[in-house]
Amino acid sequence: MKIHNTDIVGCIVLEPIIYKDSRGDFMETFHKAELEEALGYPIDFVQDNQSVSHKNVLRGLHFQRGKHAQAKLGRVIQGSALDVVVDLRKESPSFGKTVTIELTGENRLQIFIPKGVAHGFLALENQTVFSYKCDAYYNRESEAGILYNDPDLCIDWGIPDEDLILSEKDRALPLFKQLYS
Ligand SMILES: Cc1cn([C@H]2C[C@H](O)[C@@H](COP(=O)(O)OP(=O)(O)O[C@H]3O[C@@H](C)C(=O)[C@@H](O)[C@H]3O)O2)c(=O)[nH]c1=O
Repeated sequence: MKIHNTDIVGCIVLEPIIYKDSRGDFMETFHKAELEEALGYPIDFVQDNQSVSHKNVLRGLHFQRGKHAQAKLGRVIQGSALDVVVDLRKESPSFGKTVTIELTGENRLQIFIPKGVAHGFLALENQTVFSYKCDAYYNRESEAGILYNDPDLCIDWGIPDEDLILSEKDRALPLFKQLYS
C-alpha cells in the first residue's frame, strides 16, 4: 500500500494496491505490520464499527477523552463520504489544523486518525457504509466533540447548513475555543 502524509502530524492516508482480474478485484484492507511501520509505533485495534448513513448525514466531530482516547482506521465500503479530522493535541505542530479527504467505495482510501484528534464525516450518498477500527473500546462517559460548523475551524462541508442531518447530540457540541481557552 502507498502511504500519504497529511497536514496533521501522524494522520496518514493509506492507498491499497488493488489487484484486478476477470473475476473482479482484491485488496488487503488491514495489514498491521505495514501500518505500524508507517506510524513508527505499535497499534492494537480492539473494536470494529460500521455505520450506514443517508445522504447529507453528518456524524461528528467526535473523540474520546483521556485514557479512553481512540486511534481509528476508517474507510468507506460503499457510497462516499467527506471525512474531516481536527488536531486537538495542544503540543502538536498541527494543533487546530483540519484535514478533509473524500473516501469512497471506489477510491478505497483509508484514513488513520491518531489519538487526540477529532473525527467526523458527511455522507455524500445514500447508503454510505463507513467502517472503522478503534484501538480503545467505546466509553460513553468519555465521549466528547466539537461543533461541526465552528466558525474558528472553517470547515467547508460543501452543502448548505439547512440540508445537513445531524443527531441532537452533535448539534449541541461545544466550540473549539470553549474546549481550548
Ligand atoms: C461509537 C459507538 C456508539 N455506540 C452506540 C451509542 C448510540 O446509542 C449509538 C449511536 O452512537 P453515535 O451517535 O455516537 O454514533 P456516531 O455518530 O456514528 O459516532 C461515531 O462517529 C464517528 C464520526 C466517529 O469517529 C466514531 O468514533 C463515533 O464517534 O451507538 C456504541 O454502542 N458503540 C460505539 O462504539
